[in-house]
Parts: sequence; structure tokens; C-alpha cells
Amino acid sequence: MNMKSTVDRALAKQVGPLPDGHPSVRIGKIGVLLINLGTPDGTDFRSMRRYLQEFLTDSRVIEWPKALWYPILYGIVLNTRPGRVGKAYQEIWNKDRDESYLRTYTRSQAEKLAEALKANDNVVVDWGMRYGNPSIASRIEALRAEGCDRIVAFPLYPQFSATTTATVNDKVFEALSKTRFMPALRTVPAYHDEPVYIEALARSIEAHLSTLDFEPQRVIASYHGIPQSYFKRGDPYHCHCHKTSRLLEQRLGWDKGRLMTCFQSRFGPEEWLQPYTDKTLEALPAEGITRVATFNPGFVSDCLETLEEIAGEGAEIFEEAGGTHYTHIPCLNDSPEGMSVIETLVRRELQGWV
Ligand SMILES: C=CC1=C(C)c2cc3[nH]c(cc4nc(cc5[nH]c(cc1n2)c(C)c5CCC(=O)O)C(CCC(=O)O)=C4C)c(C)c3C=C
Ligand SMILES: [Fe+2]
Ligand SMILES: [Fe+2]
Repeated sequence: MNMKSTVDRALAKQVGPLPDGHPSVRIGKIGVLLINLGTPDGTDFRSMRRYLQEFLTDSRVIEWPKALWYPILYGIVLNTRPGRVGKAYQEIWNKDRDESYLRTYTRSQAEKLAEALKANDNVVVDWGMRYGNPSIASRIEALRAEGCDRIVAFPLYPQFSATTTATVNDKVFEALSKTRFMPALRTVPAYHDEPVYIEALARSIEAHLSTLDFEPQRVIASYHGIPQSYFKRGDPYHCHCHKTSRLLEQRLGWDKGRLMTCFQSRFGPEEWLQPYTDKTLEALPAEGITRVATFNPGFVSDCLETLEEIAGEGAEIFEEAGGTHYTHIPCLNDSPEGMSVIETLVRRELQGWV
């Protein structure tokens, strides 16, 4: 059955046959939009600059007054950072698809979710990015064009932060503000303490550790940081991260202290959430901790910050400081455990709609 006939039939059921000259109205479908942070279209200077400009002019991400920030951004950051970070992206680029793994995994998550939900033939699954492509606005427009009059928007961040979840939702609302026939909207809340998420993390950690020929003395849960000042002004991110770690430690049944919570990816001169992952990795060998595992519970998919910074640089820092054994546990990505989290949360938000 083609999509158009489904939509037209749904419409005919509601309003009867359309009179001549009536504009086409498409209704009767439900859209599910998975949204991650974003990624540059390429690793060249121009692509990197475009991406970083969109990212770093987001006032949810950089809260400094524009009069102070923009001269620094346009005078220094956007002239120097694109080249340097572009080289880092090259190291972790998915050469088979000529794109970053964040984009590869997000697409795959949407495809697998669509397969899991295929019994509901009025549900359309799509994916988009907060920065870069495919943009949230373009995907909302596509869902409307397919006849979606209800949309579930899913910011792919387990822990809430204004710098991530809120800015994704802002963009969704902004895109809807431009539609005349506005769909009903549900946004999937942060899920830092959802049993299905804790269970998925625990299983992926246990599976990875069981493949090792050494036993890590410490396992570091490394979350992306935010500036300390955002936390002090009420961003719940810090508490969400610590709750995830606490529930995970309980589920794993580990002694207190084996699982450590740290924060990575500082940007700019401000103090960020601590302890810092890099400083921790540097300090541990002097305390007799020479075997560690790291993982990134706050990242739904592997990306620059997990592959280059933690799997790559993290190992170098630790080994240079005297560490002997280092392993990085991949993100949940599109694994069966990762998909069980996404599917469970989406099915919950779809209740009453399907
Ligand atoms: C002040 C700046 C930043 C804040 C606050 C911030 C919060 C934050 N970010 C993520 C997730 C990701 N960030 C990624 C890359 C990235 N982050 C920043 C800056 C801030 N992030 C920059 C400038 C960049 C780009 C790379 C760089 O220039 O260093 C990514 C990776 C994207 C990819 O394509 O691989 C992710 C994912 C979270 C979860 C978060 C707050 C909770
Ligand atoms: Fe970031
Ligand atoms: Fe807290």
C-alpha cells in the first residue's frame, strides 16, 4: 500500500471526499524523530567552520554575552579551531560512508527502530541533527509532508542539560512555529535513571570486561562536562550523571570506589564540572592504579569525544603517566542493548497514539 493512498484514505474517513480546488491536506501519520547533537559535513576547513559556527553561536551552549563572545569567536576561535579539530575528525571519520560515526549510528538507530515498529503502518521514523545536517527543520517538514499530525521528538541524551536536551527541543519548537497545520508534539524526557538504560549499560560493560585478559582496578564513567557556572545556576546535569553512576554501580554489585564518575571535553577558560577525566587518568598510576577501563554513558553513539578524546588521547595520557592496561568500552550505539533503550522509550511515548 503506498503512503499517499493511506493518507488520503485517512483524510477521506475524517472529512469525506475533498471538493474541487480544495488544497491537499495530509494527515493520519505519527512521526518519530531521533535527534542527536550533530556533526560537520566534512573534515575540511569550510565544513568544520560552518558546523562550529552554528554550534558556538547557540546561546544555550555558550551563555556569555554576545558582545564579549562574538569578537573572540569570529576573531580567534573560528579561524583556528576548524583546522585543528578537522584533523581530529579525520582520525575517526567513517571512510566507508564519508561521514562521522555519529551520523552513521544515528541513521542506523532510526532504521532499526523503523524495523521494530513496522507493525504500526502509520508510524514514520526519521532522524536529524541539532547542528549540521540533516537539520531538524528539514526533517519536521518532511514528516509533515508525509502526513504526520503527531510527532514524538527524541533528543538522544540520557542526562538532561540545557546545553543539549533543551536546545534540541528549542529547535523543534522553532521549526513547528513555522508550520500552519501544527502537529501535536511529545518530547521524550531525559532517561538517566530508567531501568532499561541502566541494564543496557551494565550488560555492555559486563560483556566488554569479560573479553579482557586483565582486570581493571577502576572503571571510569566519563561524561561530557558543562561549565560549573551552568550547574550552579540550576542545570540538573550533574545530578543526573551521578544518579546514573550510582544506579549502575548498584546494578553491577561493585565495591564502592571501583566505578568513578568524571567529566571530559572542557572548552574555554572557565572551570567545568570536576573531576576532569584527563587529570584523573594522569594521576591514577601514581596511586598504584595501572589498569583502567573507560566508558561514556552520556553519549548514545560513539563520536569525536569518545573515540578520539577518550579511546585515543585518554589511553596516551594514562600510559605516559605509567598506566599499563587501558581499554575503552564502546557506546551503546545501534547494538541490541542500545536499541532496546530507544525502542522502550519510544513505545512509551507512543502510548495512546498507536
Ligand atoms: C561550551 C561548549 C560546549 C558545551 C557546554 C558542550 C556540552 C555538551 N556536548 C555534548 C556532546 C557532544 N559534544 C560534541 C562536540 C563538541 N562539543 C563542543 C562544545 C560544548 N559542548 C564543541 C566545540 C564540539 C565540537 C568539537 C570540538 O570543537 O571540540 C560531540 C561530538 C560531535 C561529533 O560529531 O562527533 C558530542 C556528542 C554533551 C552531551 C554536552 C553536555 C551535556
Ligand atoms: Fe560538546
Ligand atoms: Fe548534583
